[in-house]
Amino acid sequence: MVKLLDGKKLSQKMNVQMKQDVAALATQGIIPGLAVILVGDDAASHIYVRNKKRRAEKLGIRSVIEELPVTTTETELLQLIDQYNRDPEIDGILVQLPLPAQIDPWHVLLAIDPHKDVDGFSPVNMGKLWSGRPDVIACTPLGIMKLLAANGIDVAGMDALVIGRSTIVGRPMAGLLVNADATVTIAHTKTNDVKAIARRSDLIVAACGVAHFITADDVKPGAVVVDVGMDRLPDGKLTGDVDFEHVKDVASAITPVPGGVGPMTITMLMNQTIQLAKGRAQRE
Ligand SMILES: NC(=O)C1=CN([C@@H]2O[C@H](COP(=O)(O)OP(=O)(O)OC[C@H]3O[C@@H](n4cnc5c(N)ncnc54)[C@H](OP(=O)(O)O)[C@@H]3O)[C@@H](O)[C@H]2O)C=CC1
Ligand SMILES: Nc1nc(=O)c2c([nH]1)NC[C@@H]1CN(c3ccc(C(=O)N[C@@H](CCC(=O)O)C(=O)O)cc3)C=[N+]21
Repeated sequence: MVKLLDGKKLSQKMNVQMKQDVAALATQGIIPGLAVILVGDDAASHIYVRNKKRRAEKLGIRSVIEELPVTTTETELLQLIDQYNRDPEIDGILVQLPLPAQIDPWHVLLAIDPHKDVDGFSPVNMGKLWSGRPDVIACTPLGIMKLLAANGIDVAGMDALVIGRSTIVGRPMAGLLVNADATVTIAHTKTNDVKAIARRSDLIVAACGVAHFITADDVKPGAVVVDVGMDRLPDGKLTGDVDFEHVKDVASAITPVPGGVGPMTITMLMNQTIQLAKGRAQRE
């Protein structure tokens, strides 16, 4: 029987501790503050913003959401980041990726104060991760590691395939897996035969943004399959990078979409905002 890696359930469990942490901070007069900046109209980003807002409200985290037009200039965005860098009531800053073409994401990542980089994307935090000394870690890969651990899956010694090399998912995912003693392959659009690599992998993390890219034929019996994709089918339904209905009969464990990686991403974001607020409490 395949094991369902239920991110919604684990998130609900982790909410209990997070609520206690927020209550403890409140006694010190501190409300965790998160600034979210969304430029343009990326579909996955909009789902994320909506769910984040809901979750922050439930937990008592103050979230400020800036939705900027697709025409926003890089200078305007950098000014806004600077404003939040200096705002003492904001603990975490998250700029949604991807950004419109006129904005260089590298300039944005360099601008965010590493101490407020709740996504762990800034070069300092990414460098710490790849140095084996992680600090703030990208929420999606971190959520995946928690989900695996909570289900008794140890990746040490596994042959792991990460499909995708983005700043948000692929690269930090690979770093975390290496740190946890997996043997990692990172695939991308120039990879020769990603399906052949998939067939010999013990763990597949699919983060390429192609609906149902991984089918049952691509999966070794008993492999663990993690689906990061937030894709749309022609009928508009939300689905992932994995053909769940067929892959579930081959894999030993699998994440559903929705209800798998997505809720865990948000949980990690909330938790890291709380941790950054605890740092503020200690400094005050
Ligand atoms: N559930 C969650 O919490 C989250 C979900 N997402 C979703 O995950 C997916 C990936 O997101 P993100 O990393 O931001 O996406 P990007 O578009 O930034 O990156 C996609 C990566 O996949 C690679 N890729 C694309 N097509 C193929 C292919 N056919 N074979 C091999 N590699 C391929 C690309 O290669 P190359 O570099 O060569 O272009 C690229 O590295 C999206 O569906 C997104 O919506 C994202 C973040 C969080
Ligand atoms: N700087 C930055 N950091 C990110 O982490 C980031 C980003 N930019 N840009 C966009 C992507 C996308 N992303 C999602 C997270 C959760 C859900 C989520 O809540 N998913 C629910 C969907 C349920 C529903 O339909 O509402 C689920 O999978 O169950 C979706 C998408 C984070 N991203």
